[in-house]
Amino acid sequence: MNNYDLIIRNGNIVTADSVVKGDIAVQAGKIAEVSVNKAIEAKAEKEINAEGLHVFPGLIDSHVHFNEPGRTEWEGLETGSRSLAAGGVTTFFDMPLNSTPPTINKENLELKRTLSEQKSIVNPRFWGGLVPENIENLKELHENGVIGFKAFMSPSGIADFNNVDDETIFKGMTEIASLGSLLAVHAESTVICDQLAQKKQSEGKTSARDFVESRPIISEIEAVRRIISYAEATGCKLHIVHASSRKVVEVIEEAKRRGVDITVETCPHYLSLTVKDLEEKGGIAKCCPPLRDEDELEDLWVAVANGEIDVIGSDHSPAPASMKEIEGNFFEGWGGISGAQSTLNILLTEGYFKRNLPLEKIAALTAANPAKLFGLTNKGTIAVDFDADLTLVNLNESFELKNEDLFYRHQHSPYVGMTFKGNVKTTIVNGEVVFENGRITKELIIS
Ligand SMILES: NC(=O)N[C@H]1NC(=O)NC1=O
Ligand SMILES: [Zn+2]
Ligand SMILES: [Zn+2]
Repeated sequence: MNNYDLIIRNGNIVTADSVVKGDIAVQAGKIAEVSVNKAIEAKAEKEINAEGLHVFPGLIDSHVHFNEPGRTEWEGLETGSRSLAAGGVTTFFDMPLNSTPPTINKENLELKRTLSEQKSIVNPRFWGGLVPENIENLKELHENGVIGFKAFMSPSGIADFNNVDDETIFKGMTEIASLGSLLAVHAESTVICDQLAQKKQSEGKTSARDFVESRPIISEIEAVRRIISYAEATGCKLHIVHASSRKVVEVIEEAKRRGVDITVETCPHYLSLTVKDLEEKGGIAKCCPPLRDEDELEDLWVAVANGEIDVIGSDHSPAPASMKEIEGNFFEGWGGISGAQSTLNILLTEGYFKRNLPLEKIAALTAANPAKLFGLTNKGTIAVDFDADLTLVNLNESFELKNEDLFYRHQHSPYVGMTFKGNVKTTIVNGEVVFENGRITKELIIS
């Protein structure tokens, strides 16, 4: 009889295809056996009774900014990865910016990889940057294992990560296409946003609503249309991050129908917060593109339900509380939301419980789709030979999120004060329990 490292018994096993009751056996970090409606007879070193719990494939957050190296006073790989573990996320893709140096060449990538091996308690992967200065470095980044490339069409807010001009877009996308990689894009129009922001500020209009109106949905649409044209001209595979409105998604849908190789992400904040929250909560809820109105939020849920959204990533872009202060002028203060710990909570509470979003869809959006899209062939589902990245959730447990529950370097988030239904109980990374009952259980090599 087999003797496994770990058996998780009697859980409701959630994948993109089904929810079934069964046992999962883990050996050497991999799923060794999945038995549906029948107990695994073997024994294990460690057994977890998952009766009454749901077992999800560990979430893959394809969009976080962990700021290390170089800006660790904002966040770090240790605090960032601990917050992910607490939220049921077992793999992250770190964006190339907000760390210094940014991930725009091989040396900087290696630096980040080394630090992650020492400090992260979940699986790290990395985006490379596309900036006007680094076309010649794209190949080495690709050869050293970046997920893909990320570019900003409008200023990034970070001095050492410049946004791309049309020439860089064309040259970069041509190169990325020839490498067989893909480009993820922050798509807002610099011209539209800059003009509107200048006008607003010169008129002394600096409210939350003014800030939001200075970055309208049409600015996203304009940038998305333009980058789609470049994708069609170069054959480069495209991924649009953080679409804030279904109107943006519709442009992408239309391109998909034409045969353009394009996918789209939205974020939990566009599915759970509105301009009203920005007005009430202040800078803590400031992000770019900005939060939209209630009708846009509801429409975005329709896009999710219809399968028009490919992945949901947190765009965790943290900063110290002092940088989130706006003192009445919403054009000031850092744009970026701390939220990576709450992605599954939001999708369960606002999606599954409030809007009947099937659990299978949540598993698709947070695990199966990103795994497939970004080539993580051993991740994204619960099946034999896949990595044992698993998240155990009690769907019957509710809790109100408090600042002290957060594992971020800075314990603030616009989600604090919200009541969530569905609580992450245990997170398993490569077969190892890293989070259990509110506590991080994995020791670090260096901390
Ligand atoms: N630099 C950075 O993290 N920017 C992010 N913040 C945000 O709100 N949107 C972004 O793209
Ligand atoms: Zn962005
Ligand atoms: Zn981002």
